[in-house]
Amino acid sequence: MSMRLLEVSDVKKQYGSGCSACIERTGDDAGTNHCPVCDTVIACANINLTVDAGEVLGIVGESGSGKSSLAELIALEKDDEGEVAGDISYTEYDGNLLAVDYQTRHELKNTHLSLVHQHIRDGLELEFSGGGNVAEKLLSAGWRRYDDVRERVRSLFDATEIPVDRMDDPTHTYSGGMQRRVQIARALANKPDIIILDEPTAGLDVSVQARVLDMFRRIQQQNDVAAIVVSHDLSVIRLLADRTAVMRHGRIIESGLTDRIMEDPHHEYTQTLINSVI
Ligand SMILES: Nc1ncnc2c1ncn2[C@@H]1O[C@H](COP(=O)(O)OP(=O)(O)OP(=O)(O)O)[C@@H](O)[C@H]1O
Repeated sequence: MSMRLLEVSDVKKQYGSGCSACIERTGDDAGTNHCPVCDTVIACANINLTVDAGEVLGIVGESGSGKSSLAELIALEKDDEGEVAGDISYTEYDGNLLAVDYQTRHELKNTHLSLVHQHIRDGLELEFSGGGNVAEKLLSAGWRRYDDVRERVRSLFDATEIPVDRMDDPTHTYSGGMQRRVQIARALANKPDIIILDEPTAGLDVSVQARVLDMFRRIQQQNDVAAIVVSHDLSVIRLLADRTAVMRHGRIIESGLTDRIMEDPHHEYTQTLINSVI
């Protein structure tokens, strides 16, 4: 049996002060994530999911359905915006991830839970070299010897199929596909247990998208690293995810094995999503 890495229980994130009607007046049945009484946005609520070692969980849904808000909570990002409730337990930490202190957050993000941001500018310093962006992650985890850092960066460039001879060039001179690969190399640098990929194909040409996804799938399987892949694009989820959760108006409306969801979607919205890509 696989080892459980992460368990998200009854998690909620809202923008606004909230009122007693928020939960009832938002979600799939209500057809909105916006409370009509107090104007609060319930970005996600009643979220329950698990991730086991080595598996890939897909989170799919239209723009605004709450995917990034959920991904950021799991990746310990952006704790300063919105109000959060619920519990996220992680096998390497004794307590609720939603309540970690600054130091622990930093350590967990460096070595255990790695986010690949949707927007390249959020994840990389474009003025730094590509190698420097990856090395920075190693230095934050305590790597000190120059030769060791260079060697590790070189092997990560190799693994993510970035030309090693571009290692010292500024990242803004890289193509979009190469920048996405640098983000992935950086995310893998300290051998995390879980990588969270937020819209991995955003801003890439279709042919580049396919190559980046293939590369990620190969690396994910070789390293046996678990992943949460967030996308509005069902074909990305179909390619990468073992299990899938479908989000709408801030709620998970359907979840299960990706093959089952593709072949026998239960929720009307999931059926529409699938029909739109066939
Ligand atoms: N800082 C904020 N203040 C107020 N509302 C916000 C804020 N950030 C996000 N929201 C709202 O929360 C809801 C969920 O947003 P989120 O970005 O998580 O959705 P998403 O599914 O990831 O969409 P996208 O794919 O477009 O990023 C949306 O209604 C969004 O407008």
